Amino acid sequence: MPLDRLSFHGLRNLGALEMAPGPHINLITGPNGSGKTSLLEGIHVLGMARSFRTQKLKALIDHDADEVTLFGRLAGDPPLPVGVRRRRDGTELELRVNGERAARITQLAEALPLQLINPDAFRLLEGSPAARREFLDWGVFHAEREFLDSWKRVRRALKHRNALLRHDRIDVQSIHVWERELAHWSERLDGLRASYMTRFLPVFEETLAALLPLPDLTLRYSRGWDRQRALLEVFEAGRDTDRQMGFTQQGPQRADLRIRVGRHPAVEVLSRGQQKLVVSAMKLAQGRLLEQLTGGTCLYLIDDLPAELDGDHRRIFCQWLERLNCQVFITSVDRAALADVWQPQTDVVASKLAGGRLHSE
Ligand SMILES: Nc1ncnc2c1ncn2[C@@H]1O[C@H](COP(=O)(O)OP(=O)(O)OP(=O)(O)O)[C@@H](O)[C@H]1O
Repeated sequence: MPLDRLSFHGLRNLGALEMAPGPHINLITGPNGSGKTSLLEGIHVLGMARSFRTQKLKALIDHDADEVTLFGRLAGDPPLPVGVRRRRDGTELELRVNGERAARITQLAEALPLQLINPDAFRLLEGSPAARREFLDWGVFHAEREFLDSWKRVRRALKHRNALLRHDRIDVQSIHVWERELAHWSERLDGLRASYMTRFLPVFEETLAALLPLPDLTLRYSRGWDRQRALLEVFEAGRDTDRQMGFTQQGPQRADLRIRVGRHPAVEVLSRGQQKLVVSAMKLAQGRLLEQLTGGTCLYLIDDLPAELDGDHRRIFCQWLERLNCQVFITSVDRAALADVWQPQTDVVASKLAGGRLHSE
């Protein structure tokens, strides 16, 4: 469901911002520092309860305000309101879904699945496996009802095993109990991830071929432990070395996506622009798959679309965004950077940010 209303108060330099976004492409332009990224950041917080550029939500609060309140309404019958509030003097984040206090961030995520593509997108290839696991788990979370429970059980069992490893003497009976629990739920989690990847790969390959043909690029799921062995055996055999390290070295907490061009890691051979297109293809493929599997749609936040892309790739990328049945927020300093290469076939709601206010264009 698209957002049909946004109301932000106390968000960085945006003051009081009201917006009635269109259901499809929303283009926001404005000079440097006008607040374009802040606007996307506000939407991101509504769906994920966290920013994409800072760990501390306090940094989002306007220096002259005591709190930031973000409100969005998802169109539907009935519409679904979602909200987030962070006070300067409080530590607790207040989340609201459908008028009620929400206890879990996943309630927001379920209501508002979103993907971000920004100039830092290449970090998905370059950064730590944690970023790629998060990417993978986003897809599995939205596709498989069972995912969240399995994931929480893995986290809990892992925490207990790691705590026992740090004792002076290993309590063999207790650690065995947690290893069995951990092995059971890890195999479940791995099964869900692997089956998601089987469905994801063809959609990704098709999307990538349209954005940037790279026939030698391969994307492979790595589960996080030696495939030849049952995980319980891996834990039992690895107790001594895990103890020396102080944590469990193998398991689904080490899963990764291996992205290569021929025999080389993609990040070592692709240009920044090519990396951005590969990551975009991954994120667009996840949105397309979400729609195929659940009928739901994903909202896209595209910050500084022209950055790193030449004219042809800007056009192809925009045409793909247009073809998706999704709500998209695109920011760009300059409208000409897109207008020169892309003549939209659908309605685009264009707004300009100036002096902390949005004006229709
Ligand atoms: N907590 C805050 N309170 C008030 N203003 C802030 C706060 N944090 C940042 N700012 C200001 O808000 C602006 C944030 O701009 P933002 O990054 O959203 O702009 P942008 O339009 O995306 O810029 P660019 O085109 O350069 O990426 C900056 O001018 C910054 O000085």
